[in-house]
Amino acid sequence: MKFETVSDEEFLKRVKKLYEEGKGNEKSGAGHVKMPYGVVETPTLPEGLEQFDAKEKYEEVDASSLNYADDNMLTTTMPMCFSTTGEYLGFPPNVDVDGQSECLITGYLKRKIALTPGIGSPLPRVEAKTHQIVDAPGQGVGMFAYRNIAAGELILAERPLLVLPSVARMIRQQPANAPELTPAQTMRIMQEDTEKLYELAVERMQPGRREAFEKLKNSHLHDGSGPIMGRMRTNGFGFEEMRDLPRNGKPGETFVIICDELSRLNHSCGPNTHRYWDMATFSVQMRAIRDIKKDEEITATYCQDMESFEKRKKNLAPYDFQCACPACIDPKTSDARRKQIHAVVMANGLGFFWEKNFEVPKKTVVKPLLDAVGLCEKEGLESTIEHGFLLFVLMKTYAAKGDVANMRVYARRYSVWRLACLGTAVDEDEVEKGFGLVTVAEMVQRMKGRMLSGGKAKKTQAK
Ligand SMILES: C[S@@+](CC[C@H](N)C(=O)[O-])C[C@H]1O[C@@H](n2cnc3c(N)ncnc32)[C@H](O)[C@@H]1O
Repeated sequence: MKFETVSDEEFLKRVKKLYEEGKGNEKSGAGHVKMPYGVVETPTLPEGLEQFDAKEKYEEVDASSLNYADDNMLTTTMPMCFSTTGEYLGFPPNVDVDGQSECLITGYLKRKIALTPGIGSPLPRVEAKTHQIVDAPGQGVGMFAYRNIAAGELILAERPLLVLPSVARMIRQQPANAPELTPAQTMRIMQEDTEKLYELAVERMQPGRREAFEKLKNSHLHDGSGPIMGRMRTNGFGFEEMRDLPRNGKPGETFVIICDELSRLNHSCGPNTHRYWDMATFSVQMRAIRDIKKDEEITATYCQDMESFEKRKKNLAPYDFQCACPACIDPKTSDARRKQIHAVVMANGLGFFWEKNFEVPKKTVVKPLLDAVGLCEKEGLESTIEHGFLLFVLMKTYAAKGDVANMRVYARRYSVWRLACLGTAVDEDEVEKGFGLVTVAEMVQRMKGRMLSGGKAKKTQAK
């Protein structure tokens, strides 16, 4: 199915007032408006405003086709299999076990998903049960470790219940003589219209999966969000791979993933897991970023953990809870540690594609790097890019020093970080070789040995 929305130009004109009120976030993409939270009075709408009937606007299109305009919005069930030339091959055979996702996505994104090599591959399974979802005092329910889990281990791979657009839309048309809408009225229309769109995807869900979705927590009961939008805002998360094409010179819209079990994870600013998206299995996969003990709560982050306490607090506010993790209880200490980690990382040249730069550093002082890694561990920041970068630089620095043993220690730690954060498994042999750096380390070691013996010989001659 597809529908037509108001033009970008008109949409932007209508949300201009929201920008002026400070509720717009132009950096996040075209028409991205910050949605209200907390208790917000909903305004009445002017009379004569046409109601938005999503079903009336929709038009049936051929589900087995990939021939859509990039910006056509579609309801579609994923994963669906296509040959590399775009020929429809049906649903994968494993959907009874792995489940299917109801998606409201663009034509561009459907094509991107459908043409991914291996799309519809079965989900990876864990050998022994890793987790259970039980009461978490003061937090509703949460996920807890069923057994000890090692850093890097897969805890869960899950196919989303739903994939929905993150940006609220305004679709209904106004009569030519309609009074100008206030920002609050614009917001209310966006919330109502978007809820109607979301209903189209929810109505397609299989009964069991729909029931699971309806059981999810909704922390947006009083801010004008409908029941679907409220659950989406409480439980959804996003990944770069599920981003749309750029529009109007702004980054493309992201699509929100809502799961059953993975949406039961509570937040910590020092989480013990990391989640990443795997397109071929069309699933979210979650791994331990450090060792997790049996019965320990399994946590994820809802914000940017390296940010200061004040920024994290602001970004967590819509979730309607007060974070009581150690970093938020003692912000003075945690902010100072974050600043120190950041300073060491910047001094060592964090930049784009750092993980591809195997040039060994000229400086071979490891103390600040080791201190910063220690601070990451104290703060539970093992899943950050900063931590991965520090492990990588330490591996290269030990290679530059000719210290093969320590180079291998950090190659191993870096490979666990890569596995947990990016889902990229590293060959055991590669780790032993320090991603090729072992040759550098051994060469430096030989040179040092030669210089030492050379120095001795000279001294002997001098006698
Ligand atoms: C994605 S849900 C997590 C699962 C949820 N606890 C439940 O019962 O379904 C997010 C909601 O859980 C609660 N929550 C998450 N992390 C929390 C924390 N650290 N402390 C208190 N409540 C938390 C908040 O109500 C938040 O809006």
